[in-house]
Amino acid sequence: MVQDVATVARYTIEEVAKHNGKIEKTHPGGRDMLEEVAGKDATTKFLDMGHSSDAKSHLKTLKIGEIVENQKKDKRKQNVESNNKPNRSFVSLVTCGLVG
Ligand code: HEM
Repeated sequence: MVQDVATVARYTIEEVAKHNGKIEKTHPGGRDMLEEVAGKDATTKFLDMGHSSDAKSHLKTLKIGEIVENQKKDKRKQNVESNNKPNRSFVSLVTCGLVG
């Protein structure tokens, strides 16, 4: 894990890839959906699915960090922080793999 100046925990894709185990948690969209992306950057899939604000709030509680900037593939900036901080890329999907 790499700490940057903003003290946000940053994970490389290689670190995320170590957490590709089976998910023990429940998910309204099905466990398979999460297992498919465990150990990967799931940002695009999460965003494309059009999750509700409830889902985004829940995600906020699971977030442990972000993927290092130059390894982010999805350039969309999706704010899931309640305080509307600008420029916080939505990469929290690594949490799905890391908590599993
Ligand atoms: C930690 C990350 C995730 C959280 C917290 C989460 C949470 C949720 C929640 C709360 C719902 C219920 C519907 C809603 O409120 O939007 C849902 C539905 C769903 N999610 Fe996720 N989700 C996550 C990741 C993903 C990913 C990565 C995928 C796709 C690969 C996915 C696919 C789906 C699908 C297909 C549904 C069902 C939609 C429907 O039946 O209308 N989710 N998710």
